Amino acid sequence: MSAAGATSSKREAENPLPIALLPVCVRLELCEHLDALDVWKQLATFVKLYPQDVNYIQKQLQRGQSPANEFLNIWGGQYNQNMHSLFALFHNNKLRSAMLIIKDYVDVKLHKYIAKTVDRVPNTQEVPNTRSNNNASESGAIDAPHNRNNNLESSDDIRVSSVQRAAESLLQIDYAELVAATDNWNPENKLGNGGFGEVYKGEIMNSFMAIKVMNYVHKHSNKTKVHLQQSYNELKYLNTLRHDNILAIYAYSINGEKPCLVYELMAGGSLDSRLRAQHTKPRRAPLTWQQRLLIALGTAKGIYFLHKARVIPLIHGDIKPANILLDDKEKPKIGDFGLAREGPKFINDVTKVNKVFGTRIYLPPEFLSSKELSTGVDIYSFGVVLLEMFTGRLMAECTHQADQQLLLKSIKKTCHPSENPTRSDIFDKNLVTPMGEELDKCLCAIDFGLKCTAFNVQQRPSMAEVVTHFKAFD
Ligand SMILES: Nc1ncnc2c1ncn2[C@@H]1O[C@H](COP(=O)(O)OP(=O)(O)OP(=O)(O)O)[C@@H](O)[C@H]1O
Repeated sequence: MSAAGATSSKREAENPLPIALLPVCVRLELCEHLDALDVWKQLATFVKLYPQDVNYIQKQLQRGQSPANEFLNIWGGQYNQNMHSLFALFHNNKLRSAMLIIKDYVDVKLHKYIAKTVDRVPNTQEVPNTRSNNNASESGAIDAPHNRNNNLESSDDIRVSSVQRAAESLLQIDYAELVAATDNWNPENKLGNGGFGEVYKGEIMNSFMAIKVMNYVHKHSNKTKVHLQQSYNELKYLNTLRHDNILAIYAYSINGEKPCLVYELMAGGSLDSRLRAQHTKPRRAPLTWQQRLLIALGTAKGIYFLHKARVIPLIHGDIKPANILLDDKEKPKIGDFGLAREGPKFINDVTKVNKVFGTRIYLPPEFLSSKELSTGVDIYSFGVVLLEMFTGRLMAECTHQADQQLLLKSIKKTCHPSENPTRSDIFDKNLVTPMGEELDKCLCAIDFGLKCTAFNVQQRPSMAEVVTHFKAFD
């Protein structure tokens, strides 16, 4: 605890601090965190705010204000609550990170409750180990990170039972039901092909869902172990992470010919396919600037959630347009947690891994050359996605790694205001150049694309900073 915190805690023992006196910088950090988790309604319900107060917060939210800040104004104002009651509220709602943010402003005697609080998102101890090269991508294999906090399960150890354990709280579906749901895997219901199998659309219990069928090769083959490791990761993380911008997993099936995972259906397809809509059949209208701005905001919120919702930041490790799926209203959700892993204990720390993993063009220099893993990896990947989304110049359209590197270099050069002061020619040519307020927002997205892809990890913004700036896109 800081010296300032120690003094204030002593004072607060007898006389808790009113919420309104929380220092502005701490309040900002707290609101950013609560807004990214989108928990204001849950808190308002828990403390039984009057409906007119809830409506007021809702209206302020629609005007672009922070709902968490409005909640603190009301609960700390009309309802006369103090920092101790706020701390207790976070404890009751399992908001451990929020408790940590305000811990210096409550009595030290209350700190023991932080240790007793189970995170809203369970903080699992095991960390996935590896995803070997698959036939489809440039993804490299990884070994265990040198991180003593991580209890690793190597790919040799991974068993069907581990996958089953991770799936315990998920609905188990009969394979026959999936066969019926997809009209016996009718090709017309096929949504796409991945490195490990096909994805089909199917109707289960009156709702359309996406069903991933895993192609088992041989029981003891390396490929099968990689499949299992991937499924284990998907189940372990997607099953425990609940956020508007994270793909939901609903069920699994292991009693049939092939193991299957059932996800929410993302009718808009992958961002990758939507950015290439002009070249695919049937041709689709390109995503508008406003849609791209909202996709940038939603994706940023999802990554922020991964970095901040758990005590140990979770690093996705493979942020790219193919892993950002869009629903029927183009809301983005991050999927494919096959490479996700817990990072260093603290958000700004670094841990070393034995081997590089992920898709090379989306990976930052310190990870590629020194194998330094941090949240900066996802931030860099997100920066590349931003540059692709707004310039329309796509990495997936280059077949060779060297060409991709040249393309990224050229995009960064043409987008940099010092190289190209007018920047009028940088935007995706498939759309009319943005104008007025929209132009400012698109330039802001491009500027963050440049900042996030800074060579030096220290110079990249945090996802909290990105989300704060991108809120204006809504
Ligand atoms: N939940 C979903 N809803 C709708 N379509 C989906 C869904 N999940 C996947 N798809 C479609 O299926 C395709 C294959 O997805 P999958 O996750 O298996 O592979 P991938 O991420 O493209 O490849 P890899 O697994 O090798 O990284 C995607 O490109 C997408 O078009």
